[in-house]
Amino acid sequence: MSGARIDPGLYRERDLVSVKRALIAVSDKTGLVELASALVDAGVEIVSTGGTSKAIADAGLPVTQVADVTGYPEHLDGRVRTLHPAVHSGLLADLRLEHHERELAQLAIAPYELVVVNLYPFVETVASGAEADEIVEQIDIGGPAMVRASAKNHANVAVVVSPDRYGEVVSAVRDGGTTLAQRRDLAREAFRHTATYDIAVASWIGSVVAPDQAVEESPFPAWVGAAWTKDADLRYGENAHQKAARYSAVGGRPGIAQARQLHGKEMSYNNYVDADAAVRAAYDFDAPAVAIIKHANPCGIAVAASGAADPIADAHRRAHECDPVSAFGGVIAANRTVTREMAETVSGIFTEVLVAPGFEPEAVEVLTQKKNLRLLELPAGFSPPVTEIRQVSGGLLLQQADRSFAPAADWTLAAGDPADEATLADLEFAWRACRAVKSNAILLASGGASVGVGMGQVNRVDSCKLAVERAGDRAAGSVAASDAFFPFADGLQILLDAGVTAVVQPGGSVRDEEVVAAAKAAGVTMYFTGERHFFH
Ligand SMILES: NC(=O)c1ncn([C@@H]2O[C@H](COP(=O)(O)O)[C@@H](O)[C@H]2O)c1NC=O
Repeated sequence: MSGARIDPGLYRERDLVSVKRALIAVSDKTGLVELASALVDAGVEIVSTGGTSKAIADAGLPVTQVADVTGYPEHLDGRVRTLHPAVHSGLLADLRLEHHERELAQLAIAPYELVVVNLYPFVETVASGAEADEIVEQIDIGGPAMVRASAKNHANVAVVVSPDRYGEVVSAVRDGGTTLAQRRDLAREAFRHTATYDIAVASWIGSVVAPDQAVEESPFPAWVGAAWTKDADLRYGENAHQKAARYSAVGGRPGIAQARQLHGKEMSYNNYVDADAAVRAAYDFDAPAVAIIKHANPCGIAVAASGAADPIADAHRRAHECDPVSAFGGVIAANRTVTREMAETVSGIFTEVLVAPGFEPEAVEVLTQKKNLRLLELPAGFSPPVTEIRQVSGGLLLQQADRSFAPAADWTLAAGDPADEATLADLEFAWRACRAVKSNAILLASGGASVGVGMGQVNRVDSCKLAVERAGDRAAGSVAASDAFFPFADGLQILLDAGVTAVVQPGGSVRDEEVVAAAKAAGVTMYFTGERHFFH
């Protein structure tokens, strides 16, 4: 049977609802006694569950046990307490309808005008590492049932799911009752609350208790639920005519969306996109590293030279040297605390955003003098996401983040002599750095720093030309990384002609033989990694 069809003419108008009876059942007892005391002062009768009623009674306030309303003791270890018509009919009766009023009176059930419920701490229990049976006991059943019932019946009942709203509700009760607008507002919050709660439960069941069959072959479940809450409207989106906002994933790992802004103008949509790309690039390295991003692509990326007195300042200086022209107005990410020395260099360069896990106080002092620079501090314990989500029309794509990395020891020498230690280190650096570059990516590096980057071209030849052009004189003697194989020898030839001494690439082209022959003819070392690092 679906919901009944009720003649619209039967509904009587109801705006202000004065509160005579409240049902309170809360796990989080923050502000409970103050709320109960204010309600009692306003002449409201309180009905409540075990622990909640005890807290109210302990404060010397009158309270009716829910068991006295239902005529049943709370039983099955509290699994059944409020799940009873004596409670739910009082929540669901639509008193705009005469026949509901009549039926309720016939059943001698009193209605509630206010319901205050917050749910068992399910998410917190999962996070504590508790055993499955303990977690299952924290799946609240009676609470969501009451919240949903009262939220459905917002024409008559005000439902409160957060202590943040107690003050406002108490004022309404004192002022004669809740308005329909208030009850609608509370109902919206209530349904979001139970929906978010159920997403957490469904995600846990689907990943821990009963993973989908397909999970044996795929790490991705057959159903994905997520909730996001709005943190802020942004001034505009990618362009001034597009509206935009920033959201946080409920229960998600903290990231750039939760970064604390220490200084500067409001972060824009593009600032966030670029800061995310910059952090992704810098955090791909264990060594102190800095990435400078423009339009989601690195125009400089470097690790600190070994033995550098101030490693992060050194990494920044060397990243900046890669392409100082493009670094103008860039977004910089460091994977270490920003030092005063780095701050002093950055303050001499027009920079949109500097994001880092921390800032020395002296660095903040220096950088806050730059009016237009935004300083972002990553949340404590930040680590890059392990799963990436991309919207496509009609759905989304999920993939594991590109975190795997074949070290040089696993590469195959395809041409030339084995590289010496320093060259191999540069090749490893270039190979890692090039996966921060949008495909087709060619990255030339020297001494742990990029010296020329060719990005986002629709053929590899153009990326090679761009990388060589950007590197200028520095191309000669540098090493090169290509995010995917060379389909022909033409792109590689551009690098060889520019004086590149060693190349790393996945290999696997049908014309590998031609490509290898070109490297051999130039006396250049070339390694195959066997893995590709496209980035779109
Ligand atoms: N079983 C029930 O009928 C039931 N009714 C209310 N609860 C929950 O019990 C909690 C309050 O319990 P107490 O007052 O004992 O601290 C609330 O989080 C409420 O959502 C229930 N618990 C779980 O399902």
